[in-house]
Amino acid sequence: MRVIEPSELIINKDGSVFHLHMHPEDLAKDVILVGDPGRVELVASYFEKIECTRSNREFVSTTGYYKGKRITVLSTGIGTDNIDIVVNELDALANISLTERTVKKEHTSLNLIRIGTSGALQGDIPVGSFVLSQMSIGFDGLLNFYANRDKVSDLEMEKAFTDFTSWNPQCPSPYFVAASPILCEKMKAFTISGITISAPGFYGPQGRVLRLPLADGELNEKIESFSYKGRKITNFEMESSAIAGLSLLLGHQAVTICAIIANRVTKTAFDDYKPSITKLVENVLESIVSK
Ligand SMILES: O=P(O)(O)O[C@H]1O[C@H](CO)[C@@H](O)[C@H]1O
Ligand SMILES: O=c1cc[nH]c(=O)[nH]1
Repeated sequence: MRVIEPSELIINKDGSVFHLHMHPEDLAKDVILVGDPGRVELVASYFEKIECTRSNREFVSTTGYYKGKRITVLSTGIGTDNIDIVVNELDALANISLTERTVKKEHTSLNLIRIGTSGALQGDIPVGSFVLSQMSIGFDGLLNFYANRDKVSDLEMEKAFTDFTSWNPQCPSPYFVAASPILCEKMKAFTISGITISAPGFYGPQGRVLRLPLADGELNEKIESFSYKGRKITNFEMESSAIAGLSLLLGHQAVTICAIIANRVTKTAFDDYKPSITKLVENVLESIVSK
């Protein structure tokens, strides 16, 4: 059996995993992922009992109980590079013995539910709505570094999209990954089902122009008009592709739900999105405990 070397899986002196500073016993099977570390406290404020809080860099976590259900809430910071760290370390906490450095015989599947913020790409998705990423398109390239990427990406949709947009070969090859149907079903009552692009940046990679012109100034219009099997791309954010893709490869259930805080077509935005995120947190917590 392979023993995973100290350089490949770094364990801190206190036995916690390198970036998350969590111990295996800190982790619940239901995990809420949020971008903003400040959102951890918001989610945890609904817990009737708190077990532990850990913190290192942007990775803040609290494990507690909501209506009797054990839940971990963890902040990821921004971007799919952080998601590579978060999902691999969560999987290590669940599926690798940190003391023996071997993969456990029994696999534990986690439920990873991201609560984020996002910009809508269709005029009929208003600011304040909640979009569930039934499919995520990774503009970030992260999954391309892993074996079996083609087994979890929808290659037919990938081809239709890259042909339609005349995809710039200087950009990472996009991947197309689905959320967990079980979690989509649980969250469908309060969400709009959508197709989400995870971009490797907030400005240029999402077609925003401040002072720098874009390599392809028409890409957002192409994205907005692209249609596949009658479905349109709905929104931009920065993490869902890697969460869905790594979860498919590692055997976890994952879904992303975002509060729409800006609409790129109608050019509108919230100046205070906290009430909307608070409502989304309440809806997600309720759907986790519902049968
Ligand atoms: O509000 P969060 O969860 O951070 O999500 C969105 O907001 C950040 C950009 O402002 C990116 O992380 C994007 O995905
Ligand atoms: O437009 C937006 C809004 C929030 N988060 C993003 O990544 N894009």
